[in-house]
Amino acid sequence: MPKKPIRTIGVLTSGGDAPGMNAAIRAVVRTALGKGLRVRGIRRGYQGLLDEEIIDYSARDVSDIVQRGGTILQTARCEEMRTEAGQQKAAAICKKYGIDGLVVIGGDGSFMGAQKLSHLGVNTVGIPGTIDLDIACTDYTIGFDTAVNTAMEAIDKIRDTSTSHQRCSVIEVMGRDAGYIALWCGVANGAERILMPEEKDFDEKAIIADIHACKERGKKNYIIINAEGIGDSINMAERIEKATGMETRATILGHMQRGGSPTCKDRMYASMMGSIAVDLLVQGKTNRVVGYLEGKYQDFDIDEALAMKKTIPEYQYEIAKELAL
Ligand SMILES: Nc1ncnc2c1ncn2[C@@H]1O[C@H](COP(=O)(O)OP(=O)(O)OP(=O)(O)O)[C@@H](O)[C@H]1O
Ligand SMILES: O=P(O)(O)OC[C@H]1O[C@](O)(CO)[C@@H](O)[C@@H]1O
Ligand SMILES: [Mg+2]
Repeated sequence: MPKKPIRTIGVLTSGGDAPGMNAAIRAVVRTALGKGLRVRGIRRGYQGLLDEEIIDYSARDVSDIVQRGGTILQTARCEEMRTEAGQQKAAAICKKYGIDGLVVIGGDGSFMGAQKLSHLGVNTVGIPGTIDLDIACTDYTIGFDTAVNTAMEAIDKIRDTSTSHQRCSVIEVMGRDAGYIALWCGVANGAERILMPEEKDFDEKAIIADIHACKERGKKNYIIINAEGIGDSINMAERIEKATGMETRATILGHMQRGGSPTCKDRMYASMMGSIAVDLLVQGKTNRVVGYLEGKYQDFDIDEALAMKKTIPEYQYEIAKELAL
């Protein structure tokens, strides 16, 4: 039997918010309306879906948002959605509201929810929206560019005062499971050391020895970019100060990295991905993720996308170390 054409598209944002999510929402809404479809915005991710916080969207409802950080739909982490009962309830609510195509903007966790809904008969397409860049089927995730620029600018400022005082600075950036923000800032800010969750067994004694050596070579400061997944920055700073005699301060950049007006790159990619997601649904596709890989936009089966493994490019890490000499 031929598939029924899509008539109503739902859109939600889920997991940690990311700058550029609004640009993606706007693209979904306007592309769908342009194709004569109805659009329903779902507030607060899967939690809002389960609580039936569902609103109709017109083109004007997404005016003046492309430049704004956060997500106008708001977001949530929803435990109930991880359960089979929650997933069945969510699928039933989609059917109740006539949502036959759903765009999920979020990270890997959010895609697992989308995968479950797809298996329960709701056509779903995921868009990678996470500052963590930790989705294997894409070289780009919405929010990473803004987040890494925000962190870079903050670290430049810390570096100024660190140099003036000839201090060591331990600067903690986001990334519980992924070190991309740490790696990019490490290179862009000229850090002496980058600590990433992918390299859990780093050697603190070697860092301390390196600080001694750097002091002898006349270096005026020592910057350590430490990913949240390693954490413990305040204690680490105390240990380093004690062992090296170099005054050491810790700064945890925290959630400032998730906010702010998206960069041009984030707005552009989010707009493209939002529009492509609607096209895929209209073509009758489901259980897909939009990605940007090898220089072009592509879509992947969610099951395959989730099975793909993303690793920190070794050459990037090696170059980062070389440049820190
Ligand atoms: N295995 C799963 N099955 C169904 N739903 C899931 C599953 N894992 C996660 N989810 C849903 O997706 C939500 C978001 O997931 P998660 O907290 O991992 O964030 P994310 O989408 O990976 O984004 P980020 O890591 O950038 O914050 C969860 O709160 C939950 O509602
Ligand atoms: O504080 P929250 O919102 O629970 O989430 C923090 C996590 O979310 C992320 O910022 C990704 O959105 C991770 O880097 C971080 O570990
Ligand atoms: Mg995630």
